[in-house]
Amino acid sequence: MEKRDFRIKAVAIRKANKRIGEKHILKNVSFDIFMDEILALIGPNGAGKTTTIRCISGIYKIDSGDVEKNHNLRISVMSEKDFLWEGDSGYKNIERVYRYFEGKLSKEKINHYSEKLGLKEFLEKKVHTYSKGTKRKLSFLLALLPDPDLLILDEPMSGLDPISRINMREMIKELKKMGKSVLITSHDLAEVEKLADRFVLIKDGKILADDLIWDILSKYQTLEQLFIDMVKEGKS
Ligand SMILES: Nc1ncnc2c1ncn2[C@@H]1O[C@H](COP(=O)(O)OP(=O)(O)OP(=O)(O)O)[C@@H](O)[C@H]1O
Repeated sequence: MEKRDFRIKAVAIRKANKRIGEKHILKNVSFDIFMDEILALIGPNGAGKTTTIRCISGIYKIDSGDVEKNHNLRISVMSEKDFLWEGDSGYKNIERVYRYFEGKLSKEKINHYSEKLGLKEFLEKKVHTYSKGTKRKLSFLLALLPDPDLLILDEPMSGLDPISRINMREMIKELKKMGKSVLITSHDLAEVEKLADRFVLIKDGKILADDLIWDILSKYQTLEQLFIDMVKEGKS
């Protein structure tokens, strides 16, 4: 008998194809993102992770296939590059985002998140004076503030020191407990093991694996080992 899955889907991607110019980047990509899960999208450089994210968030239109989103799903994206108003303070950046989403400025929420991220002391300062890691923290905060149902994080921890990573990891896990979905890309597979429930492995625009982390760790010693086997050796 066919096994039925009763989890609620935030997004269902079916046979998605995306070309940019002559290049066929995504090739029949299919996977689901469920509600209240942390899903890691992993793969080598140039595999198609950012392109997939752009197709889900609506920045790119797919050429064929389907990207079906749960009704009224609110998505926030933290890009792999920081798109910040460099000449403004952190607070001013926050104000701009709130205005854009027509949200109410909740000082409590800003204080809570910025304290957890170790960002509070920087918020009065101009963004161009921030370090790389501090800019990542502000980008993360800006993605959180609109209170999305699905938070997409493209390499959120690049440039973060170990303590900041732990803090961000805890915050992401908290979001899951609140019923949010998180899609994260990362090249740090040890971090993915600690954070994610499931992973999808993409190479050359094709999905090679879609599994629960604990399931894979009962077969492979580490996610890195699976990655090497599947990506380098081309096993499946
Ligand atoms: N605007 C574009 N024009 C042409 N090719 C592009 C464009 N954007 C992406 N590509 C190509 O599409 C492929 C997938 O790129 P993408 O950025 O999605 O990979 P990625 O998995 O996110 O890589 P990384 O881990 O290095 O960030 C790459 O070969 C890239 O060169």
